[in-house]
Amino acid sequence: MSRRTMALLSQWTSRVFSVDMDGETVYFKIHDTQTGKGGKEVLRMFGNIQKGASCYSLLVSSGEKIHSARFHWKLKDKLSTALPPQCRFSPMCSFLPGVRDSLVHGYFLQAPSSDSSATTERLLRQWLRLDDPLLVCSYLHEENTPRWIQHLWNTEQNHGIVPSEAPESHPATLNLINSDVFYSFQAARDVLQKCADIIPEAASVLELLPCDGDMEARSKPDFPIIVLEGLDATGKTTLTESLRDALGATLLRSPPPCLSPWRARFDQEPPILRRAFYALGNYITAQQIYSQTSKTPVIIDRFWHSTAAYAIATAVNGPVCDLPAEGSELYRWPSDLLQPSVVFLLTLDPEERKRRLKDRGQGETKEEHELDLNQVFRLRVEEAYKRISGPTCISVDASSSAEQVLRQVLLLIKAKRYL
Ligand SMILES: Nc1nc2c(ncn2[C@@H]2O[C@H](COP(=O)(O)OP(=O)(O)OP(=O)(O)O)[C@@H](O)[C@H]2O)c(=O)[nH]1
Ligand SMILES: Nc1ncnc2c1ncn2[C@@H]1O[C@H](COP(=O)(O)OP(=O)(O)O)[C@@H](O)[C@H]1O
Repeated sequence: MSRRTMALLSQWTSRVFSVDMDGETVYFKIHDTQTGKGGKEVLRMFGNIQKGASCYSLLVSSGEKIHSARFHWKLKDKLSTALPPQCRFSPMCSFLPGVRDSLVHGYFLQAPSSDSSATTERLLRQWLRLDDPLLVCSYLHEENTPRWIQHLWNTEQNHGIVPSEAPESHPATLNLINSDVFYSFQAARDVLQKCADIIPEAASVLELLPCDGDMEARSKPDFPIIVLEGLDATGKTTLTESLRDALGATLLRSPPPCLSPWRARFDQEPPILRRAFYALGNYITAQQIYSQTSKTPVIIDRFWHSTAAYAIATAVNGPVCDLPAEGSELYRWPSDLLQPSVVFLLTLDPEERKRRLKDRGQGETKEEHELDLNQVFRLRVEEAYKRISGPTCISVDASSSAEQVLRQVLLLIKAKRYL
């Protein structure tokens, strides 16, 4: 048994568990076996479960962050292929309220029949024997009582479970720092250095990174640095190109073209690797900005706002109110990342945005597809954009014609004397 597993087991009775059940998150915790009462909340959670179904939970207990993230990332496919087709599984996690980096991820399984339950149990016992970094539990309902018992297979212990109130902040915020959002060049680079042996493309990306010394803050730029942000198809590419022409500016984008060969590869990886990749893209772009800003104004298509907003809005998978509160340190700008003169956030009515996306005819990223399917995710991204602290961020209604939007932004640039 790994040290990490032992550490998790030693905290077991203090942990809170959350299950995303049919779009709703239900929280429960361990209660003294003697007096633990199921309570209506737990019954409601388990009550949503088909009568007679057997329930199990899997939590990934690997200690090393990248290994744990990749194991959990692949576990979803393993469950999809190995479980009997009648079985359902949903995201689950466990955490110690208020304790940073205490979050572990997993899945909550439901086997509707005795056959599928027997198959599921065989599979889980096999995985435990393989010494996979897993904590496995089954859930038993004591007949004619509101009591549910959690049986922890790793130690053969039983615990009563009771409802738990939702934590003050979404559990994902406990592990965001330098796992989903990277607040320094070194933190992001460390992740790619650690995975270079398992992902060869990481070595190619590392070769393109600026040296440490180059990350030092530079003198005030001679020309304005203007970032365009916004969801896909809000008109960033169109506007950045017309701004470049109107201002005789240099146009850059993040991630920079030099990372294009490896982008799709990192988009397939779990958040810790993907977000580190995008964060490093911003630092490479920052170097390019420094080299240009003594010659011309610089326009950038996406920068830190996109990186942080998509990372936070993905990790915190509840309604917008679950996002970290405005002013949270989680929205801070990395102290070693160049700050632009101004950020323009293009906003657009969802229907108009969809129309433009269709007209453009380009494929959309998986994340953009998610944005369309999942309005709540889109609203989280849009709100996270606005909460990012650091440079001045001005929302611009991008619904008028391309020419009118250009005129509006040029007036704003001149009015703020960025030129
Ligand atoms: N550029 C960028 N994109 C990110 C980042 N994090 C996630 N993404 C995803 O990548 C998509 C943007 O892809 P890009 O190629 O930069 O932009 P695009 O496809 O040209 O779309 P637009 O820039 O909106 O025209 C976003 O819509 C997100 O789904 C990030 O840090 N930077
Ligand atoms: N202000 C605008 N009004 C109408 N259509 C626009 C406007 N800006 C861009 N478009 C069109 O909408 C689509 C998406 O624009 P694009 O610049 O690629 O957005 P983004 O870079 O934000 O994804 C393109 O077909 C573009 O021609």
